[in-house]
Amino acid sequence: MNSVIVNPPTQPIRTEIRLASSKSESNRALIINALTQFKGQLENISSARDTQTMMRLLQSSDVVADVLDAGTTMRFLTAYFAVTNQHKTMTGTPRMCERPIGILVDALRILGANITYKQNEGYPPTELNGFQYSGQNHLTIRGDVSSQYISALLMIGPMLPDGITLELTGEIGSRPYIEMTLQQMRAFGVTHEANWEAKTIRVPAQHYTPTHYAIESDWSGASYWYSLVALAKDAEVELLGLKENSLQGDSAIVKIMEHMGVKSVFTKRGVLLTKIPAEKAFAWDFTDCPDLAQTVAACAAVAGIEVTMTGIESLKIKETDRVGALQAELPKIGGELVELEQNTKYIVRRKAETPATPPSTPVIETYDDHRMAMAFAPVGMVFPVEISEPHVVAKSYPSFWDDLKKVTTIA
Ligand SMILES: O=C(O)C1=C[C@@H](OP(=O)(O)O)[C@@H](O)[C@H](O)C1
Ligand SMILES: C=C(OP(=O)(O)O)C(=O)O
Repeated sequence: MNSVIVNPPTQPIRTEIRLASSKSESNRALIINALTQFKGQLENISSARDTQTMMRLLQSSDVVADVLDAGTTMRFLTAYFAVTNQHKTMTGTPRMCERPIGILVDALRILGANITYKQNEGYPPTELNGFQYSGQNHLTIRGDVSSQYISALLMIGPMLPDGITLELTGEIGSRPYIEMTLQQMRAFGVTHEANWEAKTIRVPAQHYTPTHYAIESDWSGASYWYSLVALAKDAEVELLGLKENSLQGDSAIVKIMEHMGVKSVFTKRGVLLTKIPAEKAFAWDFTDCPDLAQTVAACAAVAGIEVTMTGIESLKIKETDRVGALQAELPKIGGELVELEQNTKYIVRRKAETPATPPSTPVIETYDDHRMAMAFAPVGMVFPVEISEPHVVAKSYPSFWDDLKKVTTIA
């Protein structure tokens, strides 16, 4: 199907949703478990394409490892294959080959990896040609481009003869993802010392202990249901499998949505979302939770809430340039994303004198980005919205449309 139309519900929404499990937690658990010689037991592994790709590539003896569009799979496997001395060509979609990897490759080279670029310096595809430990394990690495490089290095750290010490420079983006990595490593028996003031993390040489590890549901996927409850006239949704004390930084959606009209009550099974009055304006720093920015932007544009957004610098190097994509698509639903300070501060709002409902059904382009599709789908709670290339959701939340069909009609 080339597009779907999400229509406003004709009845109050009362439902429970068993969310997909977290691809971020799954992909870490898979790498760590591989480093136990696959001796642990992983429960609730994600059906997300990014995770299925990781599983397939960990089991494959092919020389070419094609990660498709999965950032974590590319970054984590590059480090894993490098230190386990596997000769591989790492490649992905054309967009993946535009997403930088030089910071990670430079770090792995210092450790002793022989890596070459097959096309453009600093970008996939790369060729991994073996590993000979250099004796150098103290690395200085930028923290303000992608936390995935840091997570990738931390996970392989205990396998190195002297462990690893990372000194991070610049503002640390997506820090909860680094902490998620460290916590999952700890669940597999590996200790670390992190000093966040000094921005250093040390992982001594040690062995992972095979473990039974259960993966939580996906808070990034939960965010679309928050937006849906915020925008629907009458809705109560229980999201199953989420925990109040999550490893996932995207659980920040609980606090964000308190401003946007959704109350969260944690239950034994997950979290129950109900409607509360929304605020007119608020500000949020997305440095810790960049994947929530699109959800909030689309919701705010329709709800008429002004959100001042900072910390969205990294959006430009994700599945698409997400800032550009939002600026192109929000006007179709009556919103706008305006840059207030170059690349650092934006405001998302409803455009002045915009009718509540557009004259015809807006068609939202998704730019091969699952989050563009899922962030704009809840707009259908207010007026019909057409989402192009709906299959993009498979990257992180393959059952998204089936779940949405439980609350409204999708044509
Ligand atoms: O480590 C992870 O699982 C992720 C880290 C974040 O990327 P950056 O660190 O590049 O911001 C996030 O956007 C991505 O969806 C998943
Ligand atoms: C940015 C994302 O993923 P990745 O970087 O792993 O491709 C995402 O899922 O929004």
